[in-house]
Amino acid sequence: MIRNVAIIGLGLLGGSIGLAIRDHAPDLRTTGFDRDPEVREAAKARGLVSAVCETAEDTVREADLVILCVPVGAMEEAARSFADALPDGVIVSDVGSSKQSVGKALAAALPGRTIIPAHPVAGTEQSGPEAGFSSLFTNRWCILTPEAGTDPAAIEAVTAFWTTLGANVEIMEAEHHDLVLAVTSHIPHLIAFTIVGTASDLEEVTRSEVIKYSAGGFRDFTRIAASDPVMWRDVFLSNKSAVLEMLGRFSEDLTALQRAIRSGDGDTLHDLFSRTRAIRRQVIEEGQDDDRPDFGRDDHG
Ligand SMILES: NC(=O)c1ccc[n+]([C@@H]2O[C@H](COP(=O)([O-])OP(=O)(O)OC[C@H]3O[C@@H](n4cnc5c(N)ncnc54)[C@H](O)[C@@H]3O)[C@@H](O)[C@H]2O)c1
Ligand SMILES: O=C(O)C(=O)C[C@]1(C(=O)O)C=C[C@@H](O)C=C1
Repeated sequence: MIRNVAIIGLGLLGGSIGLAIRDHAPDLRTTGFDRDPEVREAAKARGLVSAVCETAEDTVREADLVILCVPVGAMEEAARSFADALPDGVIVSDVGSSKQSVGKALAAALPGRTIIPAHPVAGTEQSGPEAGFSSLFTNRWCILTPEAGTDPAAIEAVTAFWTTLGANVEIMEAEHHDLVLAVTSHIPHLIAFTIVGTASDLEEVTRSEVIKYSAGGFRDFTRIAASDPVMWRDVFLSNKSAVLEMLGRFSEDLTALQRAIRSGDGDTLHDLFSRTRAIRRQVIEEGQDDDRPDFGRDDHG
């Protein structure tokens, strides 16, 4: 059913989709567009798609599936840029990290079109057309959040597409997605941005020892904190209510730990650390950890 895939935005996600199609579904034809001419040149040089187009409209004219791979704050404008050139029967999807706001933006820009919002829960701290790689989605979740009443055949086609690229597909409501991802992805990033920022602000006090001795835990935080500023600004602005709700709960837990430390309550600390250690083991056993040999090291990509 899907023969031509149009990719709008040729950075980490768009490029990885193009490369994954080349590896896993070579019969599919891919067209791609990025509003940045330098990105279009790099995409051509790396062969991220079969054809890099000069306009968004030319990119989508023959597509069966259009995938928006731009920051969530740019989704609506990007969708409007090709709306008039969409062929009949096309499915429009995206890869945005928050789903309620993107679903609304796409519905507003493309009335009457079949829209299947999606979020491959796979990425790195890198961005841009040089960052993509074809195995990014292998054994990772891709969450679809179609509105009730969406054509089941279209949902099936998008499910089959992501399965072909190696992902495991789950369908859920956009609101639920945004709450879950606030806890598992958005707040962890916020914590990393905060701790690295705070440590940097304290550099006067620590006399640059922050950087010098950052071989352990802090180094892991700096990888996450190196993530793309535009992407993450847009994630927090678009998933505001879920992030604020979950942050409230997180702050309460942090305050409880603060109290335990102040009062010398070692049992509370030990109980929590035992529970979290068990969760880490479970994550690894269930294969949710990255098994790519170079993943998570700061010299990859
Ligand atoms: N990076 C991750 O780990 C990750 C993982 C899953 C999902 N996502 C989501 O994927 C999307 C893309 O993220 P990325 O990491 O690939 O970012 P990226 O910065 O690597 O690529 C985004 C590209 O979109 C282009 N662009 C911006 N506005 C455009 C427009 N109006 N028309 C055409 N091109 C436009 C930019 O020039 C850029 O090249 C975001 O919505 C992000 O939330 C990211
Ligand atoms: O591993 C990383 O570097 C990521 O940040 C990937 C990650 C995540 O939080 O898991 C980040 C944002 C996405 O929307 C999906 C995946």
